[in-house]
Amino acid sequence: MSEVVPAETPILTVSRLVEASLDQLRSPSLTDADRQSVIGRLELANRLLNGLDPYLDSVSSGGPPGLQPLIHETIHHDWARAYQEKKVSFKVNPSWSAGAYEGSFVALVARAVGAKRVLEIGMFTGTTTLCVASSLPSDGKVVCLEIDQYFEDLARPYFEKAGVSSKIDVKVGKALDFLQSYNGEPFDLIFIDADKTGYLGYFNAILDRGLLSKNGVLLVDNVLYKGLPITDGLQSESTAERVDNGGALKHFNQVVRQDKRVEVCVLPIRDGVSFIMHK
Ligand SMILES: C[S@@+](CC[C@H](N)C(=O)[O-])C[C@H]1O[C@@H](n2cnc3c(N)ncnc32)[C@H](O)[C@@H]1O
Repeated sequence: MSEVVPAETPILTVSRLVEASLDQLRSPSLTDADRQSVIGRLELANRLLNGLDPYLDSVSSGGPPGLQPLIHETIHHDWARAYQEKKVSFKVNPSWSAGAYEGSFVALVARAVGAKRVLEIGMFTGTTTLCVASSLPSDGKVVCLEIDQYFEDLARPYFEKAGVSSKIDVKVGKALDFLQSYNGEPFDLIFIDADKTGYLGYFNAILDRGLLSKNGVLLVDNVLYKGLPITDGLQSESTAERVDNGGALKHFNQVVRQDKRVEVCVLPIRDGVSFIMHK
């Protein structure tokens, strides 16, 4: 059993505030003053939790020019209509977009490893695609796998306006079909961010078929799936689909941790990002 160095983090601060509040609430002789102190602690905990992501956004670079109009489109697009007209396979939620913060993180990793060939599994409106393409050299390429043509039609004009369209190649179809039949050069960076129950199949296809270059990085999004892998599916507002996805991610994380071919570090970036390399 390996030892863990205790860390002082914002989440631990929240945890202490909540624990102290629970202790007070459990006391059989709760006074008005205790109640006020519980409220004060929980308000502070809430402020920390609600403030964390906006603070991270405010002190991070925020993405290339051309990204904000695409984010605006992603938020305000009439997704209900696209689904009604059967142009997209799933009920879309704008929160699917990894956004400027995480997109910029993926783009920085691309720069750090000197990536020329990047694969994104699950493109959606292409906000991460645009960030990554902007960070690549002129002969770089992002190949995006996306099940619905609709998203490329929507994103392409934004890629054009941002001057990165020629670096983006969208392959429409099931991601696993592409991964199982691709015979080209391996990728320097791969970002898995599609259907959560498909992750293990993508991971195995990538490693079994040598799709990640020797010093390449594999990033996997949503590995902390709304906290469900940590709480074992216990959450007051979870739908059956969410519980399935949480279970799939919990299993995925365990399999990757035990896979002798790779080294992994799970980062608490937004909904959790695994950073994986060959051993
Ligand atoms: C979370 S979104 C991707 C977000 C995007 N990577 C970003 O950073 O903004 C997941 C996308 O995967 C696509 N998708 C789901 N299942 C798929 C499959 N089997 N093959 C290819 N794409 C799929 C969905 O249509 C959706 O657009």
